[in-house]
Amino acid sequence: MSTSESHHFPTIVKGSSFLLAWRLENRHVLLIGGGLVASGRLYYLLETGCRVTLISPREQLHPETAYRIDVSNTEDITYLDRKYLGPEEDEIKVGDYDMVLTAIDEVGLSSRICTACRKERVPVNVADVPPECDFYFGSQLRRGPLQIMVSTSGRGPKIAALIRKRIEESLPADIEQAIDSVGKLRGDLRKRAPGVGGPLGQRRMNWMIGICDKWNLDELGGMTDEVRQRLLDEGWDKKRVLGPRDLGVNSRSWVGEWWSAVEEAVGLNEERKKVLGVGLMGAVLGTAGTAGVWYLKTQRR
Ligand SMILES: C[C@@]1(CC(=O)O)c2cc3[nH]c(cc4nc(cc5[nH]c(cc(n2)[C@H]1CCC(=O)O)[C@@](C)(CC(=O)O)[C@@H]5CCC(=O)O)C(CC(=O)O)=C4CCC(=O)O)c(CCC(=O)O)c3CC(=O)O
Ligand SMILES: NC(=O)C1=CN([C@@H]2O[C@H](COP(=O)(O)OP(=O)(O)OC[C@H]3O[C@@H](n4cnc5c(N)ncnc54)[C@H](O)[C@@H]3O)[C@@H](O)[C@H]2O)C=CC1
Repeated sequence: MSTSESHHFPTIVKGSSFLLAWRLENRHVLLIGGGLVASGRLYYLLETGCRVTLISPREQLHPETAYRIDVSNTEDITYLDRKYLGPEEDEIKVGDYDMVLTAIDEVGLSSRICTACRKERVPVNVADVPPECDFYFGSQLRRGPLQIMVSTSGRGPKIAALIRKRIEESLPADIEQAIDSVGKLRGDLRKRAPGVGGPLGQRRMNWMIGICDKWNLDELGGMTDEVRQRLLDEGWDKKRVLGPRDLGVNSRSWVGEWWSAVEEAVGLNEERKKVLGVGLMGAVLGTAGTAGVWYLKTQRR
């Protein structure tokens, strides 16, 4: 294909970060510093199941960092109650780690740590100094298996936090169940049709895509073990992609179904729904009030 035929592909706009979900379980991470910033780093690190070596004098530890050190076992956190001396001077060597983070208030020392890490090709993040970061942190949220991170490419971290909060508010309450349910179904499917790639892999993927398109998040979240089993027995085994209706599963009541149909027909968006809700509430309260006044009047007579 000649390049002139590629005009429909997205244009490259440089300056972005390579967003990943880094699997750090059992990896070794060096965290230098124990203040407020380090306490945030430590929390996210511990959630991955990595092994943290933390160097920072105890007297200036952030209370959360001190707490984590006190309750963790030594596998999760190796704590050294002292100052880090420097890449040449210290017996702790950055090259022995999979990742290095500094959150200290000594710019010169951070800079030396960064240089040593880059020499050893160890990814490093120096809080406060973007040019000395091989990767940035972002504003994160976690709901079980679901993780979302917002990055503004270093432009406005507080804006990232505000956007993350908005996303948090807009997430359906039962998103975790829906994701867990799909995870279980994929696991069961893998047992039934094992192996990597090839025509079977393609069929497996097409089938899963079909399922996710046919079942909404509510329906996925409410899926029982029995329904999952039937999806595989009556669906996968017979080369069919079954939806909730095909299995007689109705997660919504008829009122819910009817309301969805109305929403679709009228084209209700969130804003319109609010206006309609307030209007309906007003009508109900108004009717109740009028009825009350009328009742009181009839009592007086
Ligand atoms: C480049 C980056 C490197 C990195 O640290 O990885 C970086 C750099 C710097 N941050 C600074 C300041 C502040 N950082 C925050 C908050 C957060 N900062 C985070 C990430 C990042 N910060 C990376 C880019 C993220 C992105 O791309 O969007 C978050 C998202 C994640 C986290 O740190 O865990 C977390 C919010 C988490 C949450 O709440 O959800 C606040 C707000 C607050 O504290 O409430 C302020 C004060 C307000 C302000 O200054 O804007 C300064 C000092 C500037 C100065 O001296 O003036 C620098 C250095 C500089 O910019 O030069
Ligand atoms: N990237 C970001 O999001 C932000 C970065 N910062 C910067 O990050 C750095 C840390 O911030 P905070 O945690 O608020 O500071 P802090 O002053 O609360 O903590 C600094 C910690 O580093 C320790 N420390 C100092 N020298 C050390 C050494 N040689 N070895 C080991 N530990 C040492 C101190 O004992 C203390 O525990 C500061 O430079 C700050 O300006 C601050 C706010 C946001």
